[in-house]
Amino acid sequence: MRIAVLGAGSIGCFVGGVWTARGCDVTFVGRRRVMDEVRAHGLRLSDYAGWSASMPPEQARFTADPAALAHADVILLTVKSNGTEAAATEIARHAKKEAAVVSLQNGVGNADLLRRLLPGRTVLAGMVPYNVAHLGGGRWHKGTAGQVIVEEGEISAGLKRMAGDSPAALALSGDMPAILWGKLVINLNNAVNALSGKPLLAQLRERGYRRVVAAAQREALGLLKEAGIKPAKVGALPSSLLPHALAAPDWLFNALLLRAHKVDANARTSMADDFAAGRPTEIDHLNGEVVALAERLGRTAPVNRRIVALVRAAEKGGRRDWRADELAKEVLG
Ligand SMILES: NC(=O)C1=CN([C@@H]2O[C@H](COP(=O)(O)OP(=O)(O)OC[C@H]3O[C@@H](n4cnc5c(N)ncnc54)[C@H](OP(=O)(O)O)[C@@H]3O)[C@@H](O)[C@H]2O)C=CC1
Ligand SMILES: CC(C)(CO)C(=O)C(=O)O
Repeated sequence: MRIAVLGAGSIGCFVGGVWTARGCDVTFVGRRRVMDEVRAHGLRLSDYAGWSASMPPEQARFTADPAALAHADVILLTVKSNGTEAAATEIARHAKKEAAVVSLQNGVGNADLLRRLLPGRTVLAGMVPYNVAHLGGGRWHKGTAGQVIVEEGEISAGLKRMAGDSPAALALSGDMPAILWGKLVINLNNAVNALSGKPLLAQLRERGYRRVVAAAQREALGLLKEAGIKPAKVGALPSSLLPHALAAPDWLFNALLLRAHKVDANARTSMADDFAAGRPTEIDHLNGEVVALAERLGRTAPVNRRIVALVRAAEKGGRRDWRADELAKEVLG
């Protein structure tokens, strides 16, 4: 099976890189700056458990030319959600009709959008539960535990066999909407992490930040219940318990829950990466989805709406260094 990673950044270079290290046929399609880095240093991958693999530049086939999609049987789509439409245009233009697309993106709507934009093509939803940090010099590091989950089917079964028990192993699911909503509830931490300006571990250690996330999750869970959507358990705890766990006192949360999740010091959320790179964030596809769900139900989502506003302000140069007490006051009053 020939794989192309479209949008090779943190997730694409890690997942595609691990599969390359296993001898799979992977071509990376991405931006010139990432291509220059990989062509200079190769790929140097590692994870929180001490696993590592290095590939010289000639083993990591990287191009900035989307025409390379023509050879792929499967395209792993790893652009941010804002880039899905443009990526679909490139897939339609260059890829074979039979080439399947697997979305490894956060948010609940990417696979459906791809199905609308690429009629007749097999599109599978996927979900990455772990953090990948780009450390520079061709290094990408998986900083938290977990397995990628992909919609079940013949193609994903083949990918699962190919990925084996590697750090980029796959599990399959027959209920991806529940998985994607379960992940979105967890991703409500992304905005708080980005607004804190702190690494994930340091941010999660402070109850003030966790209270804001817990409030955003409680609001989302209430709306999901009303909409008849049951989010799946994606991390260590069922979605319904997450706000309770996050609101726990520091001594309990830090000693038990944070340690069990194996978050390492390098990890930060993909939204913090967007702030650091000066790019627009995925806020409309995360907290913004909760606001949109509230509107569909004729309700309001004041906590998530406020967080969306703060992220939009930060994207335009506003504050990205909120202290926990300041953020809690600003969002929760
Ligand atoms: N990073 C993480 O730890 C996690 C990320 N995710 C999710 O995974 C998805 C990917 O995130 P991540 O890997 O962090 O993102 P990155 O920004 O690191 O990587 C995406 C790359 O794709 C490039 N790109 C965008 N459009 C195209 C295109 N049409 N052709 C070629 N290259 C393109 C981007 O360039 P440019 O910036 O110039 O647009 C960027 O270099 C997101 O939905 C994210 O939320 C999920 C779990 C964890
Ligand atoms: C893994 C997690 C939840 C946090 O890093 C994430 O999805 C992200 O950064 O977007």
